[in-house]
Parts: sequence; structure tokens; C-alpha cells
Amino acid sequence: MANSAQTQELVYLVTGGCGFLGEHVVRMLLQREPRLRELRIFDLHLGPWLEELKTGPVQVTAIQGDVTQAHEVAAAVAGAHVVIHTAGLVDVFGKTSPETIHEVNVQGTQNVIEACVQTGTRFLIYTSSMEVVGPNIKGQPFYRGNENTPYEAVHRHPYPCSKALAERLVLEANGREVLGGLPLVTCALRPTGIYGEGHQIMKDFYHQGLRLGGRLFRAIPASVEHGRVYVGNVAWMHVLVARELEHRAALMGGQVYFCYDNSPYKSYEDFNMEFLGPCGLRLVGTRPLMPYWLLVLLAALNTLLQWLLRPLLLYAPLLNPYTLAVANTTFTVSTDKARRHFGYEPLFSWEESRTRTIHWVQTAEGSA
Ligand SMILES: NC(=O)C1=CN([C@@H]2O[C@H](COP(=O)(O)OP(=O)(O)OC[C@H]3O[C@@H](n4cnc5c(N)ncnc54)[C@H](O)[C@@H]3O)[C@@H](O)[C@H]2O)C=CC1
Ligand SMILES: CC(C)CCC[C@@H](C)[C@H]1CC[C@H]2[C@@H]3[C@H](O)CC4=CC(=O)CC[C@]4(C)[C@H]3CC[C@]12C
Repeated sequence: MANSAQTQELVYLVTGGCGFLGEHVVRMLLQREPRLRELRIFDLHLGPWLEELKTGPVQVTAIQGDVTQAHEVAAAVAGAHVVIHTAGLVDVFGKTSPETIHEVNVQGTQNVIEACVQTGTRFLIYTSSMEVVGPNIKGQPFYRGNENTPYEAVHRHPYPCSKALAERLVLEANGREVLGGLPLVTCALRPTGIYGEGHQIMKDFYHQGLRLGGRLFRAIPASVEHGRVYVGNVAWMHVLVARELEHRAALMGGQVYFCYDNSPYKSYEDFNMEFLGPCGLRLVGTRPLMPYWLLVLLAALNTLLQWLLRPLLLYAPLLNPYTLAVANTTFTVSTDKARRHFGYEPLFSWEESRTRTIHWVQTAEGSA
């Protein structure tokens, strides 16, 4: 990629660069990739915060575009050395149709791959998800698993199905010849549930707690463990992979890596309380206040209501059979593959990740 570590000669493209993760990747690249000459940010919706980035030494190019439009993607990719493809539809609440989720997540990814091949871009990093593995439809636990842990990865929900298909496309594209004759080098990163500044669901729980008089009610047993990862560390892993992919192409090409850090394993709700507690909320109950069968019933009822109300309004509550199953299934990763392959260490300690997230919840308080 670069002849000298000090020259600014690289062009990067971040798709979905205005999303929750994408913004952190963009900011991290500007802070920690000294060889960057131009940073292209491609997103369906461009954020106003991009303006402040345009005054720095790196040329920041904002491109409003749609990954489902092959020509728009090809135009954005042309001339880029590295593509970080984070754009995607993260919908587990039934807000969008399964067809749209497939179009954006699978066809969009295919468009990114073809654009790399046609224009000669050699390095592609794909933001996949733990959901590619599980939890599966049987709700089997994945306990301290790594990239090689056997697990029956069977899905029905459109989101994990689309991420699994897209990940496979990216991995299969590794080694394809790009314009100019050199091979494409790809890899996929699989974050677990991401938290940190900009995490919309965390904000939703916070506002729900405020509405309930500073309380949240435990729904899931504390014994169900989730592995979560701080957004700054996910962004850092993307930046490191992008940096190392050329020099370690034989080792890293076609590989998947879970995104992990030192955040503690806890239930989804107990983990959220690490941030919402210091913001004044309380989680009521040491055990779930409702029996599980009732939650299952409510989740099914929500699905029915969503379907009935669809012609009139969009009803998309947090609780549905899929989110309940994910929330109620242990899924924790324990791996050092990223450390072994490209020297990844979390950039932010758990204490720092926690402090930053608490600060964000407190300051974002007014913006529901
Ligand atoms: N949030 C999480 O806990 C996790 C997210 N991921 C993956 O990380 C990636 C980023 O997710 P988040 O930042 O959480 O989501 P997000 O919704 O905040 O960001 C996605 C971005 O993609 C853009 N986008 C959507 N459709 C597009 C299209 N057709 N063309 C161009 N841009 C489009 C959106 O405008 C948005 O800015 C996704 O691929 C997601 O599957 C993986 C694991 C966990
Ligand atoms: C009221 C319910 C009982 C609790 C609802 C919590 C759920 C909304 C969330 C519990 C687990 C979350 C998912 C998990 O963190 C893994 C994910 C990975 C992704 O790639 C996308 C997001 C998500 C599916 C995430 C979505 C919200 C939960 C289901």
C-alpha cells in the first residue's frame, strides 16, 4: 500500500460512515492512520458533523449514495486503496421488509465487491456480526466461543440471514483478480453487541427508564450472559485490519475475526445498568418480574399487532420473538485470533469505555 510510513498517499472509503459504528471508524482513521490522503465517506444519509472534519490535513469527501446502486458504489470506490464496508440495515424489529434487508445487506455487499474488482481496489474489510453465528433458532448457548467453536448456525430472521450471506460473499471474493491483475484481499469482522457513544438502543432504554420514574424492570435472568464490545475498540480493530491486510495478506485474507475487548460478560440488562445506573436508573428485581412464558406470549402478540397495524402505522417495539430469543440466550466470545494475526489489543480499557459511555448517556440526555 505505502512505500513510506510517513507519506500521505492512501485513499480509504468507509461505507455507512455516518452510522453508529461508521462515525467511530471515520474519526479513528483520521486520528490513527497517518498515511491517509483522502477519506471518502459514503452513506445514504450524511451527517452535519462531517463539515467539521473538512478543515483537517486529510481530504474528507462526503458521498451521498446507496449501496444498492452499483454505479454509485463503483464511482465511490474508484481509486480507493482500501474499502471498509460497514453500511447495512440493522433491523431486528421489523421496521423494514425482509426484501429490503436482503437488498441492502447482501446485494449492497455484492456491489461493493464488484466495484473493487472492476476498479482495482485490493483491500476490503467487511463489518459482519456475531449474528452470523448465533444465537441460532434453537437458542443454544455459545459460551466463551472462538472462531473455530462448532455451533449450529441456523437462522430464520432476515437480519442474521443477510449478514451470513454477505459475509460468505466477502470471504469467497478473497483472491479474485481485480483490475490490474492483482488479487483482492478480504476479511470479515464479527462484532458482538456494540455499545458506546451513539448507541440508539441504550438511549431508548434510558428514556424508557426515565418515563418509568427512574426504574427498569428485569425481564431476563441475570445468569444469561452476553459478550459486548465497546464501539471505539471495534473501530480500532477495523483500522488495524486495514493497515495490516497488505503485509499479512496470506494469513489474514479470507479470515473472520470476532471483535472483542475486556468488557465484562453480563446479562444484557445488567450490562446496560453499568451505564444507566450512574445516570440515575435502577433495575428492579433480582429475578425477572414476569414469567418467561408471558414474555413469549407478549412477544408473539407484538408480532400479531405489527402485522395488523401495518396498513395504518409502523408498530416496531423492542420485544418480539427474535429479540427475546437473542436477549435470553448466552452468547459470549473468548478468542485471541485478532491479537495473534495482526497484533490487536483493545485501545480503550473497560473503565475508559464505561466512563465514555456514561458521559455520553448523561450529555445526550435531552435528545430522545
Ligand atoms: N450495532 C451492533 O450492535 C452491531 C452492528 N453490526 C454491523 O455493523 C454495521 C454498522 O452497524 P451500526 O453502526 O450499528 O448501524 P447504523 O444503522 O447506525 O449504521 C449503518 C449505516 O449504514 C447506512 N446505510 C444503510 N443503508 C444504506 C444504503 N442502502 N446505502 C448506503 N448506506 C446505507 C445508514 O445510513 C447508516 O449510517 C452493520 O453492518 C451492522 O450489521 C455488527 C454487530 C453488532
Ligand atoms: C425487552 C427485551 C426482553 C430485551 C430487548 C433487548 C434486545 C432489543 C437486544 C438484546 C440483544 C440485542 C442484539 C445483540 O446485541 C446482537 C446484535 C448484533 C447485531 O449485529 C445487530 C444488533 C443485535 C441483533 C442486537 C439487537 C438488540 C438486542 C436484540
